[in-house]
Amino acid sequence: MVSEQDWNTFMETGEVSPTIPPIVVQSWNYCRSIKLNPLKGYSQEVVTGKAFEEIMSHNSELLKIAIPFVQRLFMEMKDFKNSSFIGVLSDKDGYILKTILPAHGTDLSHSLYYSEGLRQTEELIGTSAISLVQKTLKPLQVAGFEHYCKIHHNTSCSAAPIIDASGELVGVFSLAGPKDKVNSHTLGMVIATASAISNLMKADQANSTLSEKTNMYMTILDSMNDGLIMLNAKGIVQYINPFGAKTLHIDRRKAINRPIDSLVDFDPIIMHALRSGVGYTDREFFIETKRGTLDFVKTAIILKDDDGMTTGAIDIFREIKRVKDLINKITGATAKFTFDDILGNDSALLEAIRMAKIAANGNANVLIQGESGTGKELIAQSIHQASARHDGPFIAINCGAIPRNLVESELFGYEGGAFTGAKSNGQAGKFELAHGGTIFLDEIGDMPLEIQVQLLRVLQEQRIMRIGGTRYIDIDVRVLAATNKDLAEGVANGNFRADLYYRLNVLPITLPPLRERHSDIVLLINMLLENKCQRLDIQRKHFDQESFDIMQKYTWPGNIRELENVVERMIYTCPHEVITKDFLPANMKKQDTPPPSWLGDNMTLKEFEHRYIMQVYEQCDKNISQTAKSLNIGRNTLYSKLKEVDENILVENN
Ligand SMILES: Nc1ncnc2c1ncn2[C@@H]1O[C@H](COP(=O)(O)OP(=O)(O)OP(=O)(O)O)[C@@H](O)[C@H]1O
Repeated sequence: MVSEQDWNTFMETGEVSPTIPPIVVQSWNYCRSIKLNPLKGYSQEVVTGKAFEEIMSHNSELLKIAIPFVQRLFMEMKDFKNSSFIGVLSDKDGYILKTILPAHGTDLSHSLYYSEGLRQTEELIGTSAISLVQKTLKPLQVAGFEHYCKIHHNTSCSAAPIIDASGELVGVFSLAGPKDKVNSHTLGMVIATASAISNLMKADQANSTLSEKTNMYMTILDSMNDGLIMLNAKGIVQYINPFGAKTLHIDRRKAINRPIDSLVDFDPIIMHALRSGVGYTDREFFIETKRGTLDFVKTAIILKDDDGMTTGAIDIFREIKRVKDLINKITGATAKFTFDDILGNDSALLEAIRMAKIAANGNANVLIQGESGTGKELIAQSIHQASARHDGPFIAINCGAIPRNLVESELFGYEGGAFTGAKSNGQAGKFELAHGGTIFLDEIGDMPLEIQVQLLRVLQEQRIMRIGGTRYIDIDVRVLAATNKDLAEGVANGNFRADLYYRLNVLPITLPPLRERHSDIVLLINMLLENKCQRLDIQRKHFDQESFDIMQKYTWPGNIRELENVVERMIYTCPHEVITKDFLPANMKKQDTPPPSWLGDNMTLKEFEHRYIMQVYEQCDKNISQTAKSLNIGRNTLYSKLKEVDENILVENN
């Protein structure tokens, strides 16, 4: 116990008796070092009005938990009910937030020293239980003359820190009373109370973190575009998200706590997974219901406890239509060209466009014929875009480019494990993916005969069965076919089925080759130059007249695709604004070489040979070795051939 004498000696001389606890000595020395007046009063440190309201609101969490707890303590515990102690709750900065008086009140003059709004720190009021707890974060008691300021010499105070979930000091709880009433039991009560408040705060913080997280997860689940149901081990619905409820026509509010099989009019597949304890991922299911067939891609997650016992299941399902739309979106199964993209004024082309526009207005099958690169796919895309199906997918498939043994599965799909190499989940075919839209069967002439039979059946019945499947899938698909072969000839020699040919050839469209569209060549070249230079953001280039002439005379076996390539290549390879014939591909220039003047209509082969040999002989300056080399014949052969032309020729030369 520190005596008045101890205090006086320290204040006068700075000396301390060995009986004074070290923490008190440390604090006194500090107060002395900052020149704190031990005789000072209080009034100037009290915060009131708005400033105090702000402090209170900063500490609302602490107050919400601590006040009811401390009040109950004072009401229910005999020791406090009838004591002359007051409870003091202060924040981490030492501001007294709340004082709680015993039921019968107290005449303690010291209650003034614990007024709400007063700040207790070592710098302001010297050594005290509250100020030392702030500093040490440890529970402690300061009694009578241990206080640095005289004003506290009649009081004793026990205080303990209130710590939050992150280990930070949030406040101090203390009991203050007359100095002669102090005992270790009081400190024990204070420690127990502060630690109970700390625990409540931690639990409250954990709860609010948990409920924040739960809210976040619920918002995610509620806003998902996939159906999701959570079941307990007995198949009772614990949660169903709005999308799932809508898809299955379930009233979401009434679904909770009811068995899933009482909510739907079909045998819920998830129950099989729940019973077997085995889940699956992205498996396709066709579920027969009273409202029709539901096509789903489903995932089942089985929930298990630490002992491996099934505790529930999560059922996630997505309509196959959405999956297919997504596939089409990602793989770019959409048409981008329209009739506006088709360039040319050639009468045969305009007739083809006229027929295509008629086709776009109906739903009939169309056969588009034309050489490679004449724009068959361009026409097909334009028909789709101008048709009522333009919002649906446009799926193009090149029948000639798929290995023979895969054509069927590509077109019609397969069920899981239907053949070696098949994926275990099965796969939808192009016809299914094209549902609601258009399928473009390019190179139809290359389709194997056995698949032609199946295609004919699909066209007639508008439904498909996957390889290895047992059920028909209705499809609403418009077929546009194209070929660069003469299909009628294919029918005649047995390579193409006549019945399929007539089914497809309801509306025939024939595209003219570019070599027959002389007037369009210049127009196309100019348009392509314009577009490509613009796209590359370079200065517009031009062909000179000579190269134009060569291009117009060229036969364009690759049609417009070849023309596009040539123009693009010229733009890249010719550094000048005007593109001359030097930059044209060699094969085009060769074709441009004029026929020799000596070439006559009724020439015999012998005459042609003589003329040709003479031409090369002249070009090689009558040099025998060079001429023989150019003609790729031996010197002797050349001699005899030249002699045939003129007996004296060599004499003349030698
Ligand atoms: N009339 C046209 N106007 C503008 N561009 C065209 C025209 N016709 C074809 N094209 C272009 O030529 C290229 C080849 O066209 P497309 O692929 O439609 O030909 P295709 O006849 O289907 O060829 P293939 O038989 O080899 O598949 C494409 O880039 C296309 O945009």
